[in-house]
Amino acid sequence: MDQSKELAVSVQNGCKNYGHFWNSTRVLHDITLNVPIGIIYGLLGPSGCGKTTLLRCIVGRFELNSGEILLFGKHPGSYGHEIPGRSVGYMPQENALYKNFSISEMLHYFGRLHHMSKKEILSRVEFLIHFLDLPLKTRKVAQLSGGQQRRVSLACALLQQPKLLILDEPTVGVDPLLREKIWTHLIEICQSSQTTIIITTHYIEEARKANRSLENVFLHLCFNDQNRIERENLPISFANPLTTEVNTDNFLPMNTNQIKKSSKPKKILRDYLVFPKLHKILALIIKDLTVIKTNIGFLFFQFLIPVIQVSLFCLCIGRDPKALPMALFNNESLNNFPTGNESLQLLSQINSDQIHFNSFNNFDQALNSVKQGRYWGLAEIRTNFTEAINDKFFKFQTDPLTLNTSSIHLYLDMTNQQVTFTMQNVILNGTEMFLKRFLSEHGFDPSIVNPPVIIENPIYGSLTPKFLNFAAPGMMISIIYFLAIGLTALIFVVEKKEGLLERSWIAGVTIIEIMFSHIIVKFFIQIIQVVLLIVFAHFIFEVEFKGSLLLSMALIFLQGICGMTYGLLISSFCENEMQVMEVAMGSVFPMLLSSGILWPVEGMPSVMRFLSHFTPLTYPVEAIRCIAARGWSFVYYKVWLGFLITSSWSLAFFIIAAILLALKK
Ligand SMILES: Nc1ncnc2c1ncn2[C@@H]1O[C@H](COP(=O)(O)OP(=O)(O)OP(=O)(O)O)[C@@H](O)[C@H]1O
Repeated sequence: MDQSKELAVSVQNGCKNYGHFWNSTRVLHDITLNVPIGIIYGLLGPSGCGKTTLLRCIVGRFELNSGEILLFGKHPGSYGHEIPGRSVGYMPQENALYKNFSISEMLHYFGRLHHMSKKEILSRVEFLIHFLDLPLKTRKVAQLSGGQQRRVSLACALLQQPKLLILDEPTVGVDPLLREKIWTHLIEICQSSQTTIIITTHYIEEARKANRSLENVFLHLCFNDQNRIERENLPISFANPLTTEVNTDNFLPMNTNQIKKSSKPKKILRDYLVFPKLHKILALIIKDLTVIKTNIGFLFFQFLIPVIQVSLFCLCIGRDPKALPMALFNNESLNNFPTGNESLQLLSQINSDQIHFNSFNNFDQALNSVKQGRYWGLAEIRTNFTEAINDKFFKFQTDPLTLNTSSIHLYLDMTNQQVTFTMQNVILNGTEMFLKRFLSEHGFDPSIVNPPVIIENPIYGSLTPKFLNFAAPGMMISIIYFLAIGLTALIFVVEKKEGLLERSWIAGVTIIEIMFSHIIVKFFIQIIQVVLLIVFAHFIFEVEFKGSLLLSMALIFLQGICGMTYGLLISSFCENEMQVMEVAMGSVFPMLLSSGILWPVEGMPSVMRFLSHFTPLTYPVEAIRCIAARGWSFVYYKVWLGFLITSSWSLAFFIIAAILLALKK
C-alpha cells in the first residue's frame, strides 16, 4: 500500500435527514467513507438506502446535517475549489438531458460551462461519440433510445476529464459489450490520469448481469449487508450504503493528518460570494437560445400572447355600450299628438347609436318585454306631454300632475351597472339638448337649464374621460408581469424536475449566473413584447400616452423583470408544473384585483386600500398612469416611486428565492 496517497473523498460521521425538524427522516447514519485518489469506489446498497443522497452530498448539492465532507482536502464549494465545477463529472440517476438538443449541442453546453476551448470540445465529442457507440452527433436526444440517452448522459460527465467522477448507476440500460468497454475505460482513466471514480450500482441488477469477477465481489458483500439489515431489522431506507473498492490494491486507510483543512463557507452565502463568470453566463445564454431555436413556434407564441391580450382588452373593455334595446310607449303619439308633438322632438335628441327604441302600443306588453329580458328598459311618455311641458316652463306650473306628464318615465332593468349608467346618461343628455332647443325656439336663453357648475378646462385628461385610458396602461404592465411569472416559473421548475438545474449547479453554475442569463435572453424577447404592446395599444387602439413612450416601456420592462424574479421564487418551492399553476393562479388574481388596475383603489374599504400598497403592481400601475395620462416624467415622485418599488420587489423576490434554493440543499 502506498501510504503517501492523499484522499480524494473523505466523509466523516456524515448524517443526513430529509424533511423538516418536526417531520424528518434520517437517510444517512453516521457514515464514514475514505476514497483515495485514483481508484474506482463502488457504493452498494439496496434501493432507497441512501446512495444517491450520499453522492449529492459529496458533489455539494446537499449539506450534511452533521459530519464533514472533504474533497481533495477541501470542503465542497469552498473558494477556488472546482467542486462543484470543472473538477467533478456527475452522472445522475435520471438522464437530465435537454430532450430537444442534439447530442453535440448537449455536450457543447457542458463544454462551455467548463470553459473548454472549441477545439477541445470537438475532439472530446468525436472521441466520446465513437467510444460510447453513439449515433450521429446531430441526432436529437429525444430521438435516442433509453440506453443511448444514458450514454449521452455519461458522455456529459466524462467530457471535461474531471479528476472526480461520480456516476449514479451508469451501466443501467447498457448492453454487456459496451458495459465491458465502459468499465475498461474507467479503469484506464483511473490508472493513467489518476481519476477517482465513485460509482453506485444496484446489486440486484448486478446479480442478474454478474459477468465480472469484480461484480461477484460486490454481490457477495451485498448479500452480507442484506443479511445485516435483516438481522438488525433496519428499515431499508435507514441503512447506510455499503461501500467497496473495485481495485482493492489501492485501498488506503484514512490518515486525517493528510487532510488540508479549509474553512467551511457559510451555507447560504456560498453561492453568492462567487463572482458571476462570463463563460458560464455565455454557456447558459447559448443553451437558452438553443432551447428557443428548437422551439421556434413557442417563441412566436410568446410574441402573440401579449398582442392578443392587449387587443382583446382594448376591443372588449371600456368602450361605451352601444345599440341598447329599449321599449318605448309614447302615449302622445298613440293619441295622435292631441297637444303637439314635442315628445318626438325629445326622442330625436336621444343618441340612436346607443339606444335603439322599439315602440309598443300597449304599456303592459312593453313592461312585460322588459321583465322577460328582451329590453334593458321602458321609456314612457304620457298623453299631453307637449302641453305639460309648456305649462311647466311658460306658466311655471309645478303641480305633481304637470311635473309627471312633462317628464319621460324610465322603468329600467338596473342589473347591469354600466348599461344602466349609459341609458341614464344618454337619455339625460338627450333631454338637456331637447330642453335647450325647446327654450331657444320660444325665445328663451337655453343656458337657463345649465346646472350651476362650470367644469373648466381639465388640468389633466379630457372633458370626456375614457375608461380604456384609465385601465389599459395598468393592464399592459400586468400582461407582461404575469407572462414573465408563468414562463420563468415553468422553465425553472421543469429544469428542476428533470434534474437539469441540479446538473448545471454541479457543473459549477450559480443561481446568479442562471438568473443573469435568463434575464439577458428574456431581455430581447421582452423588448419585442413591450414594443408590440405599445404599438397595438397606442397606435392601433389609440390608448392615450401623453408622456414618454420610452419611459412607459422601461417601466413595463422592469415589471417584467419583477415577474421573472417572482417566477423564480415560485419555482424555488414548487416541485412540478401543477404546483406552479396553483401558486401562480392563486397569487396572480389577488394581485390583479387589489392593485387598482381594474377599479380605483379609492373605492376599496380602508383596510384593503392599505393592503393594496403591498402588491408589486400598485405603485408601478399608478406610475404608468401618471406617465400616460398626465404626461409626467421621471422627476415626478409618483413616477420614480413606481420604478423604485418594482426594482425593490424584484430584489426582494430574488433574494428570497436564492435563500430558499440554498436552504433546500
Ligand atoms: N427529496 C427527498 N425527500 C424526502 N425523502 C427522500 C428524498 N429523496 C430521497 N428520499 C428518501 O431517502 C431515501 C434514500 O434515497 P436515495 O435516492 O438516496 O436512495 P438510493 O440508495 O440511491 O436508491 P436507489 O438505489 O433506488 O436509487 C429513500 O428512502 C428515499 O425515499
